[in-house]
Amino acid sequence: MTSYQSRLGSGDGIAEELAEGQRAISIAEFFEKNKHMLGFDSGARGLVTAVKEAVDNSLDACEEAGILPDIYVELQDEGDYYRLIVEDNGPGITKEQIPKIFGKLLYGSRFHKREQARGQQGIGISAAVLYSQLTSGKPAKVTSRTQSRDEAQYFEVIVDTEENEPEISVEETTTWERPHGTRIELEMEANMRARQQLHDYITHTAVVNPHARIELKEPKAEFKYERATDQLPAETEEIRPHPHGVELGTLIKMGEETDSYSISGFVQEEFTRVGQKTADAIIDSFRDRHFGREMTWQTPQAHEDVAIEETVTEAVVNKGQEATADFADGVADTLTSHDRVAHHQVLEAVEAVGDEVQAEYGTTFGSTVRENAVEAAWGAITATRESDIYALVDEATTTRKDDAVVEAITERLAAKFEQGERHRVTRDDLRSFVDRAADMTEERDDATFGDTARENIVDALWETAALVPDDPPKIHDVAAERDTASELLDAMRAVDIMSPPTGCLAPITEDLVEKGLGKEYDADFFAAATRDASVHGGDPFIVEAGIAYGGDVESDGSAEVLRFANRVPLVYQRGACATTDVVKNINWRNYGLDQPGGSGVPNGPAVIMVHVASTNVPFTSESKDAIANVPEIEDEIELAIREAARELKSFLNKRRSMRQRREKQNKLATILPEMAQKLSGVTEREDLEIDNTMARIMNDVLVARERDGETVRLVVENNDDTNADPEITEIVDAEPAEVNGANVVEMDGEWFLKWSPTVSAGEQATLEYTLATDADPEVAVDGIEDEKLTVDA
Ligand SMILES: Nc1ncnc2c1ncn2[C@@H]1O[C@H](COP(=O)(O)OP(=O)(O)OP(=O)(O)O)[C@@H](O)[C@H]1O
Repeated sequence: MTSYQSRLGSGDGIAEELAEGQRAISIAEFFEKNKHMLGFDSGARGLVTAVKEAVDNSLDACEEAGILPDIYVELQDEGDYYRLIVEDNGPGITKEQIPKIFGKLLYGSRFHKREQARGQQGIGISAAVLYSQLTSGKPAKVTSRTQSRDEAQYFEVIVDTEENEPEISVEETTTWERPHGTRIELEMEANMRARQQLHDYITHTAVVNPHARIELKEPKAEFKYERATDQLPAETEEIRPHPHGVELGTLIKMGEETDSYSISGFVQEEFTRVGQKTADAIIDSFRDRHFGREMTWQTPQAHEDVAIEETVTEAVVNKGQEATADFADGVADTLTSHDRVAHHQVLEAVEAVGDEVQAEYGTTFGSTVRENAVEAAWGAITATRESDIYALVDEATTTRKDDAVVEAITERLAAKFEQGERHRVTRDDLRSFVDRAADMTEERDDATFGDTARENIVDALWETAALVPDDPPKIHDVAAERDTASELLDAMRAVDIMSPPTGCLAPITEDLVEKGLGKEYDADFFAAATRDASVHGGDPFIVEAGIAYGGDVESDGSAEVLRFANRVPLVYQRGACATTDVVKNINWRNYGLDQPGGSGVPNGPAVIMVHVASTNVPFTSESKDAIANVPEIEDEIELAIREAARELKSFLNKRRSMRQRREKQNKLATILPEMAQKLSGVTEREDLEIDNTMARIMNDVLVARERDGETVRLVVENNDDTNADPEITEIVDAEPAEVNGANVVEMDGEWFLKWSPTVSAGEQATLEYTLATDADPEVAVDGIEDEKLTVDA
């Protein structure tokens, strides 16, 4: 119990006392308490985060301006402090913007944009400035030059931590050798204990940004990553929000601010993927929630239609016999032409027939008469609702339900639709009617109604109910009523809507994922997969995966998992990330990797990379270290990894069978000559010719050259059980003749004769040409793995 609670009721003044303790929280205090959330929880980490924020911004800015990024990062050891310098060749920042960008938290250009970018929140760089100023007391030194200006701007900025406004201590024009770009210099209390993470961040940034040139210089190391491509990431377009991805507060705000008048106009104007048809479906779905539907009941059949006619006749007074009869007959006819009718259809029928009869007989059928007629006709129709409900319930429940039980619940349900009411219900109303009737029946009649039975009854009743014709409210009225806005939001979510367009995303693409990995890892094998776009909470996303295997990749311990979001490497919180979870849950043994215990990160010389690109990456916190466990994203991560892993599996299988083959071949190579020798010893014949026997035993493709005077023959013998398509090139140092279909190219006194025969399993092909006898040919064979090829030439 707090001291306030213990004194509650002991007099007034507590609120006043509490109020004394209330005060605005300064940015500095907030930052101090929450710096872990922003990635500045220690000197080691703070340095990595500051580099990351500055470099991410530089890459974003360059790409937005269509400039191939050239980024320089330097860390200088200043004793207790480190000086961080990050320079880019981006578009630069205007003089007016510099102070706000660096000296004001929550100021940025991307928060409201639905477009793939590294930065999202407008916190990053100003938080780094604040961290630097709180730990070193020094301002941020910013130099920036825009493309159109000859001179650069130089600012020294700090964040006014009470007001969250920039405070400028120096502002001047300066010269700078870069034609355009931005340079930021921050001093901070820091250490290099996270050197590895810093290197990882820079290296991995280079892997997924093969279009960038990045240089890092720190007290103990210096490295440079050159571009692997001049191709900038595909340009992205901003998109409007998707109806499945907005929250209620946002919808209300959009509804208040829109220039549209109707719901239909609003959803088509303000959201992506909504045309007239989808807008209509949203409105129908909204109507169901806002107005409910009207129950329909079976109309009395032809032989019973007297009932409607009679009651309507009785309800009409003083209108003349003939006009009354025509009116009653007309209403009955209209209604019985439908199998089932709802209240609004009775209204419409009475209105239409009333107008007709009125015109024909010159007798006024005023509103009272019409109301009475509606009431009478509706009474006749609803009189039979119990048998109607019985049929629906009977159909919707299993045959095991006792007839008496169906009757009991029917009676209770029918009682919910009172005589004289227009029977408008929402689906939720129906569900509670059914629940109450079912509960009572369970209690009183010893029956059971499980959830499925209840839902089936609700479905059966709801499906027979009719949409109401009422006009939906205008969008400003919807926005003004929280409950109504919530009905619209539910309606939008319930309608199937095409996924958002993906022009707002720029995946790395399979080719560049492999190139990027190849830049950093000298592996034997690379595979990559880029999935098609999917959606989570209305935001489109694309997952890519890459695998590098073998070669110089570290083989001790577990594989390296590289995680990326919007081309930014995630270096912290590995264990809390959806990517790691998915990697651990895959059965890697299926793909030929060692996985002790059958789960967890596999062992061996492998690098597994996963990139999630989205207009809104769901991070677990503001420091953007780990991706949250969103099922749609996890599914796509798994599919992307499996796609790349399948390629790895076939590579490993092939490699294994090649290895076995080599071992067999090596054994044969020692045994065969010994056997041949023994055999010729026993048979006393001359030595056996075993040169090409190995190729036959090993089912190899054998290429052997025979020379007969000037005729040269290359015999290609396919001992395998599948077709072979070798590319055979003879390189000769004299001009060949009668080349028989070979493609001949001469280069610096050498002739290249090329054939591409297809040799069926068990068959052979002969390639023939003529050549001076003293010339010396050399053969090269492509298209057959070394292990499967024997060349005897
Ligand atoms: N090097 C730069 N060149 C050009 N513009 C920049 C540069 N650095 C920052 N900006 C601009 O400053 C804005 C604020 O940057 P900041 O790092 O605070 O937030 P952000 O990158 O938008 O989001 P996040 O908080 O997620 O990093 C950016 O949105 C961008 O418009």
